[in-house]
Amino acid sequence: MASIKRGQHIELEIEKFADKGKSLARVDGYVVFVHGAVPGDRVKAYVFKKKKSYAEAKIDEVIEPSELRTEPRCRYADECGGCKWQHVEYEAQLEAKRQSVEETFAYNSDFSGIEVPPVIGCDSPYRYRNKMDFDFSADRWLTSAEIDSGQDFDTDFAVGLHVPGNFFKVLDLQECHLPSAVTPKLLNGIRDFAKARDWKPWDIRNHTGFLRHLVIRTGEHTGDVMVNLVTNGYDEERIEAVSSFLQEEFPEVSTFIHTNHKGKSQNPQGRERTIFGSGVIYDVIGGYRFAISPSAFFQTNTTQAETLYEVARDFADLKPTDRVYDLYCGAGTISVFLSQRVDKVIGVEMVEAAVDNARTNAAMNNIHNCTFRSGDLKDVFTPSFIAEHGRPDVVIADPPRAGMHKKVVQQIADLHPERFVYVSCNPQTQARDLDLLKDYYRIDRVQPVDMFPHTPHIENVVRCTRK
Ligand SMILES: C[S@@+](CC[C@H](N)C(=O)[O-])C[C@H]1O[C@@H](n2cnc3c(N)ncnc32)[C@H](O)[C@@H]1O
Repeated sequence: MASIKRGQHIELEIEKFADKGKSLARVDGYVVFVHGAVPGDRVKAYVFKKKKSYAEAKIDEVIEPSELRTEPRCRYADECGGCKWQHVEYEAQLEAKRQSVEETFAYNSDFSGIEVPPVIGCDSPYRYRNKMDFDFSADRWLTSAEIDSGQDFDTDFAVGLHVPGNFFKVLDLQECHLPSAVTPKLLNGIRDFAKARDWKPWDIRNHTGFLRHLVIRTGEHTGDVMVNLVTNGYDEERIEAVSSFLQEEFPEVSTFIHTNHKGKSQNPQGRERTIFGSGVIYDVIGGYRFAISPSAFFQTNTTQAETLYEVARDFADLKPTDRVYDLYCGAGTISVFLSQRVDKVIGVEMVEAAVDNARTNAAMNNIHNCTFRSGDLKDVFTPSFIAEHGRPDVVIADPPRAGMHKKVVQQIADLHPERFVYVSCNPQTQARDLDLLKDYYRIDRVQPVDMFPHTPHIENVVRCTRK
């Protein structure tokens, strides 16, 4: 093992991208993961973690920059948890994601021959997010530039995003380039409004304060804007004041929601109340209109969601007689998107509110061949469910990052549809689940789609055919 010590400053040549946006260098074969580095960089780095098989380091200085580097657009790019790769050329980000999918599948010898084509990238890799969840905090993180400026800053109020790996401290963001332009304007307006009235932000250590989260959703193709202010308790006077402020200063806000969240968890959920507007916003995918309620899952990149669904639809090789099961269907977007190509679609989803949205969405688009069921997928496929809906010709599954429960994987094996399309935002759990199906299915095609530029995340679609 190389004689690297924690606390040491060392020079490194960066070899390649690694997991979670880090990059990899080697010292006599010993692996060092370097945060913020880019393949081709020569850097001086500080070793802050040392383990038996690897160390982790942070850059002190880029001695020779890689050709893959570019100037980040955002002043917070080096310190914010939102973007890890703004300093990497977009084409290089896409190739890094392609390689990571290929390596994830190649790790399993049964999948070693699988070729992963180039990632389908975004036409515009900024301003693509239709939802941002900002946190209020009584513990502000000052950036290096803020410290170097010598100015005095309020360190007991921040609203923005967490710095990576820090549960308490939040960057007080004045700009953010991932959501639509109205989002940072709203963030700044609401911050100024609340600070002028001395409203206290949430103190995560003592569980005190009023302001907890600010969730802003926008309809990319409709221009709708939803503001959801999450506070500790309901204070009618204050919420009415925010409501008047939004209506006067931000006429683009179409609906304002208040969520009362008194628990200790950082999850912005609780009792929702619509203060003005309809309580939902609308967006359009593939010519279909979808209602989005405050807590419903909706793909965060609307334009690329359409590309993703097109890939899934092509991979499913649909026929007019097909019966399709859309598993983890959320608000029914995939079901509705492919409904006109098939005989019928049965969508299954755990969150009741999302199932209600799915039914509304189908009806709103005059779609009458989709049925939606609520329930945990591991318990849904009872003999009576199969008797009622029939066995599927095609299954499309789009689970959360954790992947599918083993029981669900086994049930897909038992249902044994001719075609199975697996959409995933986590290729590692996707490969794990597909490994359990390898006696039943052959992987035919793989197609990654970039929904999240400037982050290491990737969405991957796999098409499997019955053996
Ligand atoms: C990645 S989202 C996909 C939603 C939808 N396909 C879309 O494109 O908008 C995953 C969905 O799975 C749902 N879900 C998570 N665990 C589940 C379970 N055990 N059973 C059923 N649905 C579940 C979540 O509520 C969420 O709506």
